[in-house]
Amino acid sequence: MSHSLQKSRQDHANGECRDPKSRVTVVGSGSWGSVAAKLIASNALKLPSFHDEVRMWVFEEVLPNGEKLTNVINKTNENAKYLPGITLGRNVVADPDLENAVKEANMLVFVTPHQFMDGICKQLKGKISGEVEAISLVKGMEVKKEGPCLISSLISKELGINCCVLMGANIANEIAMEKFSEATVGYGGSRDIAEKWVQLFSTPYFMVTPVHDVEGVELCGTLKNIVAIATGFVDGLDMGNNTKAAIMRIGLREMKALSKLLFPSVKDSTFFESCGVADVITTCLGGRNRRVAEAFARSGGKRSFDELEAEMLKGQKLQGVLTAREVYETLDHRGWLEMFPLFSTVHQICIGRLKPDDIVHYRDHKSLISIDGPIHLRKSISSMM
Ligand SMILES: NC(=O)C1=CN([C@@H]2O[C@H](COP(=O)(O)OP(=O)(O)OC[C@H]3O[C@@H](n4cnc5c(N)ncnc54)[C@H](O)[C@@H]3O)[C@@H](O)[C@H]2O)C=CC1
Ligand SMILES: O=C(CO)COP(=O)(O)O
Repeated sequence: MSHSLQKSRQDHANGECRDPKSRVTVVGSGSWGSVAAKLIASNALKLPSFHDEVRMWVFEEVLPNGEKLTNVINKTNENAKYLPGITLGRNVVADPDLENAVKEANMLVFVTPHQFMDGICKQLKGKISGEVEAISLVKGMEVKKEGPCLISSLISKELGINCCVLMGANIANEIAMEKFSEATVGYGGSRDIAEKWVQLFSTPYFMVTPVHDVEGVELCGTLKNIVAIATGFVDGLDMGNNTKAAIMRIGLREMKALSKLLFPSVKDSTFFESCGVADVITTCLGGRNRRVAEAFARSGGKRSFDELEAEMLKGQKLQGVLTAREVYETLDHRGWLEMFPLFSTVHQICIGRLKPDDIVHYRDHKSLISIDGPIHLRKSISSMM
């Protein structure tokens, strides 16, 4: 550890008055988690209001050469498994111990696949104290008995801290190579804290805009993964660009309608931010959900998503298949299935109840005449928009 890093830790340990500098921990170290750590690390070195060191919690695993991933990251400054070939920054310190990784931080960045967030929050419950702020980069949601729960709400409720979100058209590998992109910070409380997150993430190649609509921003990031699965089916069936564009449009419309039904405060303008239409486009063109769904359709639905995910993504995780199931459960529970034909159909294809080409041909006895839905459905959705 460098002298300045040692000194800043010592200052923190000795400090009797409140530390004027913020200390950041990134909880998660997959491909996006590692890129987030790289962005933050470059800014932490430049900005006087942040400590240099950025901790990154790593879900420990042993690599094929027998070395622990954490040791490799700390030795080489690269995440050899999830982001090979990219230097994270000398001030990123990988830590396999979750509680240790967060204990000194007052700014927590959560960025793991959404299915692990419940367990992470349970482990951290009661362990976070003082003035701590959080941000979630996690695209997904939990479905609890009482209904859907956004990951930012899960973090807030379980850990008793405020939580913003950062979503956007952000394919990790492209940002790792410092290609220009935009992102959206969604916030519900104070604008000041949103500005602090914007400052921490922004670089000349990563332009971040704050939006006062935490639920809208998070639901965009969550629901677009279902649309990406649908466009993967279209690609796997070689249906062409017009069909793909139609699916993206219908998907965006269902995203907006469901977001507004769940949270009437969600703003129309949010869907025109990076987290909305731009993320739909990038994920439907170049994301992992699209790619694996294409392979699923090419296999005629014979190979399972689990098998394809393991084979094609090598440890990285899909979010869209789980989210389609979670959304289906929510729609079913509330009697809204007919209002969301695209979301409902994607789940039923994923579980083998329908065939991949039903993404455009699915008709059920009650309602669907085309992918756009019958007139009464079009009316019911347009009345929500
Ligand atoms: N990769 C991308 O391009 C982007 C990803 N996101 C979102 O970021 C979130 C995190 O995704 P990535 O960083 O891409 O991860 P990833 O899919 O690249 O990697 C999977 C991660 O899960 C970890 N993991 C495996 N088992 C675990 C367990 N039991 N408990 C906790 N962690 C475990 C692995 O160690 C690894 O860090 C997701 O919600 C994703 O949708 C958002 C924008 C871009
Ligand atoms: O969220 C993403 C881009 O913004 C990444 O999407 P995938 O998980 O489909 O790769």
